[in-house]
Amino acid sequence: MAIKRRKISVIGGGFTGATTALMVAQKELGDVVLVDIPQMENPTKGKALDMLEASPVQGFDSNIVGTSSYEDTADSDIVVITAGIARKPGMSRDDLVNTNAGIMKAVTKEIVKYSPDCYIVVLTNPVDAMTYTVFKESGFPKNRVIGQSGVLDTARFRTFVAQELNVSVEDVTGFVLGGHGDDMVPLVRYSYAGGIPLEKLIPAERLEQIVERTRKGGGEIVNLLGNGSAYYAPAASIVQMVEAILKDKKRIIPTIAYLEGEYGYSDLYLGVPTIIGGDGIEKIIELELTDEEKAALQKSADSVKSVMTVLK
Ligand SMILES: NC(=O)C1=CN([C@@H]2O[C@H](COP(=O)(O)OP(=O)(O)OC[C@H]3O[C@@H](n4cnc5c(N)ncnc54)[C@H](O)[C@@H]3O)[C@@H](O)[C@H]2O)C=CC1
Ligand SMILES: O=C([O-])CC(=O)C(=O)O
Repeated sequence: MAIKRRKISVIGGGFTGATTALMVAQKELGDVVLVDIPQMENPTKGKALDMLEASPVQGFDSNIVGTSSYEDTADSDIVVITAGIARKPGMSRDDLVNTNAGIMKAVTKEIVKYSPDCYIVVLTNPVDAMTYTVFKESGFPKNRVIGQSGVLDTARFRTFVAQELNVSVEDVTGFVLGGHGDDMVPLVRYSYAGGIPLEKLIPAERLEQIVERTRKGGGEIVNLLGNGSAYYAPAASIVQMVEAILKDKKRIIPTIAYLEGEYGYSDLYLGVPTIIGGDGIEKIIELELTDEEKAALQKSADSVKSVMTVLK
């Protein structure tokens, strides 16, 4: 039997969606379908065609189409949701909850109808609550509905640490627990540069400043852009998750996962370290936390829960 190319659909053809589509195609992870609302059909087709015309120059053979019809997404292996509104300066991610929850429900119905076996990766904010909404609406098992925040938050932390030490970003590891908000919990104790604990390389006070900048990393970009939020690093983060699933890489990355008792929480989507492979979230890794870390995680989980009460 002939081997078929993978199919990745990206719902929402705005800044994050279009950038994700291009990066997925550039890595030849599969063919890409970029979907937006009917009023945006022509611009979406235009973006897709423009990307496709970059393929001979860059030498990638992924097809990219723009559409407003979900029929074109049929039998996708992975569907990425970026549809919805983004925040502007002065807003919090939680201000987006009502509008974006409605959009999540509508797009999830269509995704499930045409790709009942797909894996869904959610980006739309407030992403912990939106991932929960998609999970409930889809009826999919928990391993097939995954939210993105930890790859991005960790990437920001790694960027700032690499700048501070003037070393390669590749040598800096870290990870961030909790919800994708200003209460997220960058775990300094589990972060390293070249295998050396960061606490041995950077004074505690300076590390705390880096943690604080990481927590507010999304807002820093929102304030600089003036009319929208980050999209290059968010798209790169989504692509890492898509690649981990399609190549069954079994990467240990922080993702937003459905908790059933892990870390003491239940019926909640929250950022935790996970193993991501060919079956989506294959495992949640539970770590021992100090009392201080537990309290920080509790604060972050409480913020996510308070957004969820609006939905319930
Ligand atoms: N989880 C994370 O780490 C991050 C989350 N985000 C979130 O991702 C979302 C998208 O951000 P951007 O791409 O910058 O926004 P954008 O405004 O550039 O694009 C959103 C697109 O969604 C489309 N859309 C709206 N309703 C739709 C529907 N029912 N079906 C299909 N498409 C629909 C819009 O027409 C628009 O083209 C926002 O909610 C933003 O806050 C952004 C960056 C990081
Ligand atoms: O800040 C925002 O609204 C977008 C986002 O989630 C991020 O860049 O971390």
